[in-house]
Amino acid sequence: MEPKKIIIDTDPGIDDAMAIFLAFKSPEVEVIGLTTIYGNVYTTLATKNALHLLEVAGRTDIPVAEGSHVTLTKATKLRIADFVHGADGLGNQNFPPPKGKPIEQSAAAFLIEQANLYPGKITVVALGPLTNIALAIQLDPAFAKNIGQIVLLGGAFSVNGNVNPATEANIFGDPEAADVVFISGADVVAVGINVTHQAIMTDADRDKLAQSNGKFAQYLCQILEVYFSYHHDAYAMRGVYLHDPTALLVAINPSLFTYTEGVVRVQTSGITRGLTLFDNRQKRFAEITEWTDKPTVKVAVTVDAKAVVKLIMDRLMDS
Ligand SMILES: O=c1[nH]cnc2c1ncn2[C@@H]1O[C@H](CO)[C@@H](O)[C@H]1O
Repeated sequence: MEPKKIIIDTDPGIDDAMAIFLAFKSPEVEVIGLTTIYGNVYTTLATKNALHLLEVAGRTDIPVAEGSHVTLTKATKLRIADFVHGADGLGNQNFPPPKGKPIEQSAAAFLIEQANLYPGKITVVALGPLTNIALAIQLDPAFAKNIGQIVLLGGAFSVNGNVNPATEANIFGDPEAADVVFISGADVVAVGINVTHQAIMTDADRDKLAQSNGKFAQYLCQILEVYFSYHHDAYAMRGVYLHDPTALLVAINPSLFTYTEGVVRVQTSGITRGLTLFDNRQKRFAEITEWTDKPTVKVAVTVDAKAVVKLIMDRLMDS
């Protein structure tokens, strides 16, 4: 079978690095581009880190298109999670700057171009706030139809968030953009932290990575310390959540998860700004609601966490 063409929209990010490397070790997918976004770092640094990771992987053939520096509503005050990933986004390792440059096209323009080139064939794996995807949807009315699938890491479905009890970091980064994506009519699969919090790399797993000769495993062990110490402080756990690589696995092997389908809206104001609210359709509401007649999306519900962690580990060690 032909590998599935994917574009990874990313804010690298330690778990983004894991996801990007995992993609390179996965014959099921072919990475045709990276697009960058703010989130774990500002967009400029996300672009540098994306180029750096491609150089580490020896995949400088893959184009990087820089994404938006502001939210969909043009807000410039962004929430950057440098306390999770280090000031450089990659565990404070002071890597030399990359030699490569991003392409001229913006992320949104690149997404639109590729979706038009291969209608119905491309999967976007969105690992940060959804600004670039929402821009593509707004700039090209055919994008939602032309893009094959959007697998997004975002939301906290029926559980607390990780920014505050209401909201998960990627949705909080640009709630207006997230709402645009959820009701765009595209084939969307949302993977929230209700699922990714089950996929944990333990201290023992990290030791295994360190002992393997895998190139990616070795690189990741260099950058993982900051991510582990953040989880230790914030969650009192000896391990880290494998958010981004787990979401990527939805594109690689969807049968490791189960899904439900319904309308998701995003709260854009008040103390619950960024909340993702799924209508489980158990009630026929008497009134028309903000969910009525909106397109549905798929939301991941359960995960074979053991298989997910094993697949991520195996592929990263075999590199
Ligand atoms: O405050 C935070 N707590 C936990 N994860 C965070 C936080 N901020 C950003 N991320 C990042 O957002 C995605 C999952 O929500 C992950 O990529 C994680 O690394």
